[in-house]
Amino acid sequence: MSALLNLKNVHAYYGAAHILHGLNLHVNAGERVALIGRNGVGKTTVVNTILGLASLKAGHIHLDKHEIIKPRPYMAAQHGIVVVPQGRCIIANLTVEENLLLGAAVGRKGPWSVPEIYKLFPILQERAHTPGTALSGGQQQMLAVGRALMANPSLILLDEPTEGLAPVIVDQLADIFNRVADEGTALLLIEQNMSLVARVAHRYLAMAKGSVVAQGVVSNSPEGLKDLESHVMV
Ligand SMILES: Nc1ncnc2c1ncn2[C@@H]1O[C@H](COP(=O)(O)OP(=O)(O)OP(=O)(O)O)[C@@H](O)[C@H]1O
Repeated sequence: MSALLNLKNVHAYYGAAHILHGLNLHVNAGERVALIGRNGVGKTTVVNTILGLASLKAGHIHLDKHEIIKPRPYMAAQHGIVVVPQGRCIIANLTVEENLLLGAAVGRKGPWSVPEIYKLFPILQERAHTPGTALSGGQQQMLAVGRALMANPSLILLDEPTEGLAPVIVDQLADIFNRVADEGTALLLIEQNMSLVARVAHRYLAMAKGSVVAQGVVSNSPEGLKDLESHVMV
């Protein structure tokens, strides 16, 4: 099977700071993969390298079979890979609906449209004409996920989507991620909440010091959770 996303021996930098050290990672169609690791190991830098926001100095990045020599922010979406960024990046002076429509700008055909997003997140319909940043944190995260779906992606990269959210919202988001994955969209979930990882992901990759140092199958058993926790504990 060919991967939707494939990083081979990637070295990436911010200026002179060498952050990713020979990182290997792939996500196949329909897979649910978690990328875990302690703060500062380089998880967000993986996303930033794919988007061209950290500089790729060696190695190879393939997006849906196409090698990307010089990554740029718009390229991933053109290949069906969309990012839900850490901090959500909701545009303050656009309404909820306008934020959603931004996600469709890439023009990919597929099942997701504004009415479908409103079925998934009824609260977004209720607040359709409210400025995006007037929503609560949980609602803004729903908007960020909805905006990503509007691009009709084959893979969504979720960077710490539940950071700072109440447990009840985390539960709702876990259900949504599972529904989206059940419909065939692959997920790469960067997350610090291992019980969420265990509920959503089937495979995990653990990072330390800028590379993947362990990987395995996710198990929701107490032993499985302990194994996951061992990769994020300080
Ligand atoms: N723009 C930047 N310029 C220079 N160094 C940076 C920049 N962004 C991040 N770093 C550094 O790169 C390293 C990896 O950061 P990164 O954000 O990728 O880690 P992370 O695993 O996502 O951590 P967290 O869970 O805290 O988000 C850290 O040492 C961080 O301080």
